[in-house]
Amino acid sequence: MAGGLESLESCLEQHIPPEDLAEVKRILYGGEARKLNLPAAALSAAQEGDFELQGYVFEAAPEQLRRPRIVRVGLVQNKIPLPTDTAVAVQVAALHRRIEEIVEVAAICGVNVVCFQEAWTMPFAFCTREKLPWTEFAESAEDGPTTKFCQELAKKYNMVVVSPILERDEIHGGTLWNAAVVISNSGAVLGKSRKNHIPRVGDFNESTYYMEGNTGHPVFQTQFGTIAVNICYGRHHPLNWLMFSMNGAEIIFNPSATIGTLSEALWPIEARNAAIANHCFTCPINRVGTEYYKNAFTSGDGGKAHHDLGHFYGSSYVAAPDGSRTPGLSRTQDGLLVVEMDLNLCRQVSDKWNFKMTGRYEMYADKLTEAVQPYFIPNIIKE
Ligand SMILES: NC(=O)NCCC(=O)O
Repeated sequence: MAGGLESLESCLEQHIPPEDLAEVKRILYGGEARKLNLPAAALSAAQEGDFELQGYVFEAAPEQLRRPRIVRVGLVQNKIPLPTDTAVAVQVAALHRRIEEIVEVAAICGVNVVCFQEAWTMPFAFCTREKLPWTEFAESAEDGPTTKFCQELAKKYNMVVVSPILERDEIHGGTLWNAAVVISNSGAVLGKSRKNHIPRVGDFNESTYYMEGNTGHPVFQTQFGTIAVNICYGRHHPLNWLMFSMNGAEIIFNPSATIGTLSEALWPIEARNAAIANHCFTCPINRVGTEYYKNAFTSGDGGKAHHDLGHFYGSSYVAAPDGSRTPGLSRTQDGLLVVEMDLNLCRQVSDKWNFKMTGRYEMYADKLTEAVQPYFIPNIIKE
């Protein structure tokens, strides 16, 4: 399925009567997101570079004892620039160039923390179940070429860089992981967060390639706030979001690769719900476009062999703890979403709704410990 609709928001803008639009947005999005004034140089560079650039602001109420804690995040969604059968090193280099171009614009927009899409240095080839050449895209999280490239960007632009890659862990027998490397604005590698939940749905055959992550729910203290990375399919697991939040994450990125026929109806709900439930900001990012593979593959469902996984629908957005959200980026184009947020909003919403305070976590911890035992007896009351 091709991209079709440019974005849900552009469709609403076009078809909802102007007198109803503000109320529709209030109900659907928690209000009209305030637009961020972006520098003219950034807007023209984005146009020249053929990617969408949007900016929004989330404000918090002024407080007496705390100063505003303003941070700007950048979410990048992009197509693969070259065909999937181009030489591995050439594909990686082209992706580096594309991201460099977009990050340069993010820097002009004053972005403090940038995050790229899941496995951004490669096509999302796990649908094929072929090992070569796809495993050749894997790199060391600590000192692989992509991490070195991101370290240069981080230092040059004083920006924290979240770089989700296919990781090869040489210390543990060359094991592959789906990991996000977090690079401080100083250029130092702060650490990595590995994908906890691996999909076994449709053509997302990722368990053929790498294991369930073993890094838990790390939160990274950066100069701009505490951040965490919940990689793609972890989006469907409320406890995964919860644990990042338990460890103190104020912003949780969700770099993803997902397609319209499978998940597009879930996309606007899950990360937004996580922002509400955990009193934090969430930033889901999806890749965009359709990626074609020379060798056809089947889905194991009796259907015909095919050459693509489906259309990655982009639509990256940011959700705030008060339940409001930005419009999504395009469903069909590369894009950079710049969002300014006051992190004081997290505690302000927590004090208002008290989900953390009323969470009764000790009750659930006890009951979940019972429920995962092999001989657990469910509490069903019968006549
Ligand atoms: N990359 C990935 O985990 N995709 C699975 C599909 C989804 O979570 O929507």
